[in-house]
Amino acid sequence: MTAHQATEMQLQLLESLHTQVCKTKNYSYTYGTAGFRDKAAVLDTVMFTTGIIAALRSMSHNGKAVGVMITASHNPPLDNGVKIIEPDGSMLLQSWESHATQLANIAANDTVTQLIQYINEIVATLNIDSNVTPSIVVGMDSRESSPRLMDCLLSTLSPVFMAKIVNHNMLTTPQLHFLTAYQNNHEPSSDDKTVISVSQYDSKFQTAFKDLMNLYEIKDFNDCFESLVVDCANGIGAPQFQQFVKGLPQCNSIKFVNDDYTHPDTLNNSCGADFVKTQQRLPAGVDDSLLNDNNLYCSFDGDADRIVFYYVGNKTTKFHLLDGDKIATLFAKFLKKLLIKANLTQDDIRLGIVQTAYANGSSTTYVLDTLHCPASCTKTGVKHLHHEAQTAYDIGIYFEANGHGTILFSDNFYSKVQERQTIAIKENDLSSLKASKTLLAFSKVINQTVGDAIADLLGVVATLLISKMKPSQWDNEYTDLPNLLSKVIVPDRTVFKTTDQERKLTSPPALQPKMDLLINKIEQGRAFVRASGTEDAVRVYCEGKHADDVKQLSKDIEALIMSEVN
Ligand SMILES: CC(=O)N[C@H]1[C@@H](OP(=O)(O)O)O[C@H](CO)[C@@H](O)[C@@H]1O
Ligand SMILES: [Mg+2]
Repeated sequence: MTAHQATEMQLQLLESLHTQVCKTKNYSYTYGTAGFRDKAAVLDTVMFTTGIIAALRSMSHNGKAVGVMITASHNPPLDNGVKIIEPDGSMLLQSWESHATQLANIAANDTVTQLIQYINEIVATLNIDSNVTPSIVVGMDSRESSPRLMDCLLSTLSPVFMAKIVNHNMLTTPQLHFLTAYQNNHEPSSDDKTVISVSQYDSKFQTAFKDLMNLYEIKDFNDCFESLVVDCANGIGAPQFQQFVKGLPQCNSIKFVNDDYTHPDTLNNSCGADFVKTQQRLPAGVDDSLLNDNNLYCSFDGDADRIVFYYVGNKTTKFHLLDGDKIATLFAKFLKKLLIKANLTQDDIRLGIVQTAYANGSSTTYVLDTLHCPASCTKTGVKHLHHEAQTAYDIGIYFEANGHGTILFSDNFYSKVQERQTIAIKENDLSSLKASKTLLAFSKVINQTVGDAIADLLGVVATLLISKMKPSQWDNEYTDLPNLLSKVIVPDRTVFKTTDQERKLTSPPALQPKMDLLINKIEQGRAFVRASGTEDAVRVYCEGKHADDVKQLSKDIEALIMSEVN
């Protein structure tokens, strides 16, 4: 039941809830790269309206379950945020982002009558059937503010919308994406008492990994590395992955660091994927007892939808980062080889990589010139990469350099590989048969709804073990160009506007030509500037052949920005 057909009593209810919940007033919210994100203290109002938007979105899908996750990922402990998940597990349709933003800003700045008016407008314009009962699936990360914000989010759902709610409490963002899709595909019949929980996620991915390991009779990690050390950023990924690996005998040698999610003030503090990627060094907690040239290391971010790997070479002195670009290229090389073995051509199955402008230039060159695969570049934010991977390729491998990504396999992929499998059986072509089986089994290890640290970890470990590849061999496929990513705080970041997938600035107008002069001075120079969608800052990315040039370029561009905006 929406306000459209609401009784006087329900309207009064919405009004009193609005007064009760929405303490943050005279405030402007923006839907950023990955939903709403801000200091947790000001998020009450936007949580209230996000509940309403999620209900309307579910009703517009005829009552299919829509997910809502409360998290601020890699941000500091005092931040929080919220994002909405479509019934198929993907991110909220972009046209709804503006409804979500407008409703939040009306709730923060206008009267409740205007709020109800806007809800009615959405219902009318999108032809939403008010009699549909919405279904909402919710979850949150381990931040201290999350339970309070969950209350704000849920406040209208039962009393005003009579929504069906499944509350998964604490879990990772990708687990919630998966379970939202799962719930819509497994609507239990009336006599089915199955409770949808994280155990469905666990068993699906555990089984997929075990099947793949059995196909190659792999019992442990020994062929490639000694231990896998997992840094969980002191976030929700820790308990979830610790529980998950209990079901996997191959993973006995995994060691955990930064796994104390019960102290949310330590979340992402000197650890986690974002710290390791941006600082290009080991996280806190990897002490001498864990340092070993033969180990492989990885870091999750705060909500476990990102992962980066690394290892230490040269008698533990040198840190080598294996980031999202390295993960994408590892997968591309592995899958391409399998396609060839299965007698499938690039015309049968189009395999491609999707990156953003933050991808290291060397990785793009390697994809194009060594792997001979197509590469696309999109704007920052996985929603853009996901869309391109889905529309341009049959095997769409997308990763942001920071480790957020996954692989999408099209219907054509499944039908062509099945076809090849049947032919291989008929012709008794065992090598081709095994390649087809591997392709199908591997696709099940991947979480195709969204980037997932746990599923990506399984994919990387399986790829290395099957290919008998050590971390250093993986790394040696190509060498990253020296690069620097920095932030500049400016009075108003919205004046920074870009074009060409964010690679060029159009505003402030004088900046790009001045930057080009600096970039052209250095060998293999490349740099771009854009406003962050998750932080109040402008990001500067620079790369070039020599590290010293890159440092200087970065400093010069930062100085240019400061002189331009002040
Ligand atoms: C350079 C960078 O790493 N940007 C990140 C960051 O977005 P910004 O819009 O740059 O703040 O957070 C996003 C959400 O997690 C992630 O998708 C993106 O890659
Ligand atoms: Mg995240």
